[in-house]
Amino acid sequence: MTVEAPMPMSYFDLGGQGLIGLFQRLPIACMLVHAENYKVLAINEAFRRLFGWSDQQVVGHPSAELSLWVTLNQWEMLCGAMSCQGRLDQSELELRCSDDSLRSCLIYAEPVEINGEACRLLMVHDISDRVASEKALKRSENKFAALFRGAPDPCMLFEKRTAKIADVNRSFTEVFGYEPTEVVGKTAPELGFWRFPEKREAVIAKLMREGRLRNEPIDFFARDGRVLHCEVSSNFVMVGEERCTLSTLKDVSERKRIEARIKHQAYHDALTGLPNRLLLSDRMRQHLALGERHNLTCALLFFDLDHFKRINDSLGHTCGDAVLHEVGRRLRAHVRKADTVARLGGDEFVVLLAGLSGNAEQVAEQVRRTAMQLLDAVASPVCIEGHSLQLGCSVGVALAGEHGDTAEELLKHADTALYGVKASGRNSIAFFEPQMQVAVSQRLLLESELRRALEEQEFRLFYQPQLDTRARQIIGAEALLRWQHPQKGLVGPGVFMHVLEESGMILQTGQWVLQEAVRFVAHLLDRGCVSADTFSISINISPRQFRQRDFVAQVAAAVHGQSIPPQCLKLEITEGIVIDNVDDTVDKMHELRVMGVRFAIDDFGTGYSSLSYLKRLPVDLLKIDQSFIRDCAGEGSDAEIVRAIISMARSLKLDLIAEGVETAEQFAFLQQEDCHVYQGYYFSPAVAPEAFCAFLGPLAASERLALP
Ligand SMILES: Nc1nc2c(ncn2[C@@H]2O[C@@H]3COP(=O)(O)O[C@H]4[C@@H](O)[C@H](n5cnc6c(=O)[nH]c(N)nc65)O[C@@H]4COP(=O)(O)O[C@H]3[C@H]2O)c(=O)[nH]1
Repeated sequence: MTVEAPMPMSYFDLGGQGLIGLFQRLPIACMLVHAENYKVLAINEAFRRLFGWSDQQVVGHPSAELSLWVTLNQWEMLCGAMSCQGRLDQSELELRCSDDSLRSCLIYAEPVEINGEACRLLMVHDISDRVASEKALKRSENKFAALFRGAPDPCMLFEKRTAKIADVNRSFTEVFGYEPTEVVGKTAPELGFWRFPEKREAVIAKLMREGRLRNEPIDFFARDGRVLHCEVSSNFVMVGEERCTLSTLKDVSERKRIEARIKHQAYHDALTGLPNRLLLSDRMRQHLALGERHNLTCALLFFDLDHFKRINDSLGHTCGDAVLHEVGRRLRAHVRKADTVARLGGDEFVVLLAGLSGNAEQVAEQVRRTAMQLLDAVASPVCIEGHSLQLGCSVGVALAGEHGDTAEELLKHADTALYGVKASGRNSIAFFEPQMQVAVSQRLLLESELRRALEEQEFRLFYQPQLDTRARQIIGAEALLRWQHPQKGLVGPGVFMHVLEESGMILQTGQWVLQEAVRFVAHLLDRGCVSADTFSISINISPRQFRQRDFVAQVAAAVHGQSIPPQCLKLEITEGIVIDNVDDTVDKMHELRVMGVRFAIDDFGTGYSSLSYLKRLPVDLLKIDQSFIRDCAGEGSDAEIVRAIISMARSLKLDLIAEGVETAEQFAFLQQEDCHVYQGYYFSPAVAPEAFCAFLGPLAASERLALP
């Protein structure tokens, strides 16, 4: 660009002093150019300030050559417009400053005549700030739109003015099922998707008051009618010129469902779905507090199914579970809505009767009546898996106020009362009495004494002979547990066996019995008292003991440890063990049978199903239960049962022992029915090992056998 000397100010002089002054003072940047040669005639102060160009750099130069233009096109375009229309309506372009920065400008041009010369007055309006903020706005609008559309949670945009839905995002459509066309332009009430529309006003008031909402729990209906639990966050945004409410509706239904399930699990019994101990205690506390205020009282009924263990053992856990389910259902069906039926575990149910009124006698009578109804409800026969079962139950009752003031106390006392019912025969009701506490204490004392007995090795094994009268021989003995109590003397298993089983101590005790019995056989064999071909020791195996994973290994270790022939050991199991888990039982029995150990089914005939599984089991011997032997010589049906068992054993080629033979009549009957192996007081009770050895003496045996 050739730099020429600036044009003399005479141009303006010609126009008069007032014009130049005005030109220079104009607040808008101006440039005066010649209309023909387009040389710059003058620039004003605002121009210099805006672009930083000096008079020397601009004035006198051909306009086209100014560094002001970012491209040559710009000037050519302006020129073209000016020569066409003689003027230039606003044209928006970017112009360069002396420091190389760019400014967004609107340019206008007006023809002016100065000193008779046609000129163009270019006025430049700086709109850089506006353009920058428009750009920023555009950018943020684009960003907002992108965020809105792509947000993972459902979003809605409402016009604040009209409350109409302006837009919804993709996630909204996915979760709520509405297409944008179905909702845009409608208000929320028109859409009818609030589950509780009456809450809407309060929520809007909160939004107005606080300027925003944060995780407000609101339930909506999806398009298909499903209820969606949402957490709504809202705030105000400007979208273009419009003030809007942006709401994010986070669907927390799944989380709520999981939370509800976890809460339900924490407070309910998994099998029956009834409240558990935790929820029961909570409800009791509530009722006790309410009762005080409204002069009402409540009662706690502790239920325990009689002989449930037998059902579980003989028919299996699935059947046991179904029974528990049915009992829970029946109890629930016979109490009022305000009452609570809870299951504490096992076969223990608790009913909380709430809102009772009247004097102490009236309340007690009311509770007794309800308890009787519940007892009857449980007692009506139930058919499960083809088995018709008659259930019985015992109920212990504690009345609030009279028998305790706290949930814990009432529960404890109802449990104690239940213990009282069980101790005095089952299938009835008992209210708590302070002396019942004594029985409970005794049970606890017995358990701790048994633990001590185990440690102090106070258990003994007694042996009851088993005789074959045809072979005139003692063919075995049943090992029976005794407790040599330091003060009470010899105690039989009837007193403590249930405590050993309930407490789990039977596992340790059972293992001791196994080892001790095997040691005794080894001793007898060593001393030549018995022959391995004809003699075996029977031991009772409890269900818990048999179910142990390593039961087979325990037996093997005992047999090998004493090097006895395995056939000298006979394991007595009950039908209950078998039915509880037939596959596991069959597997274990086979493993032991392969080893040489033999099996007897104890108490045969008393279980729920006797025959169906017998063929699958490697059983050697059936023991006819003593309850059938007791009356077998009489007129009743027991004789028929014994005959049936004998003929069945014969057809299945199983050995047979009649257990509990006490009288000559029983003995005669059995002999007549061709049953020749016996165990019973008629021959001998269980005796200490030394006495048994003496009994084995050939003389003693034959004398005894000669008795009948
Ligand atoms: N009325 C009468 N009873 C007779 C007669 N002959 C034998 N008995 C008794 O009948 C029971 C037979 O044992 P069980 O049926 O296996 O019944 C046993 C068995 O189920 C259990 N038991 C005993 N010892 C053990 C053991 O070491 N382990 C396990 N798991 N249970 C045992 O305790 C139950 C009772 O044992 P005991 O009191 O020793 O009672 C024994 C025995 O003394 C008789 O002629 N008349």
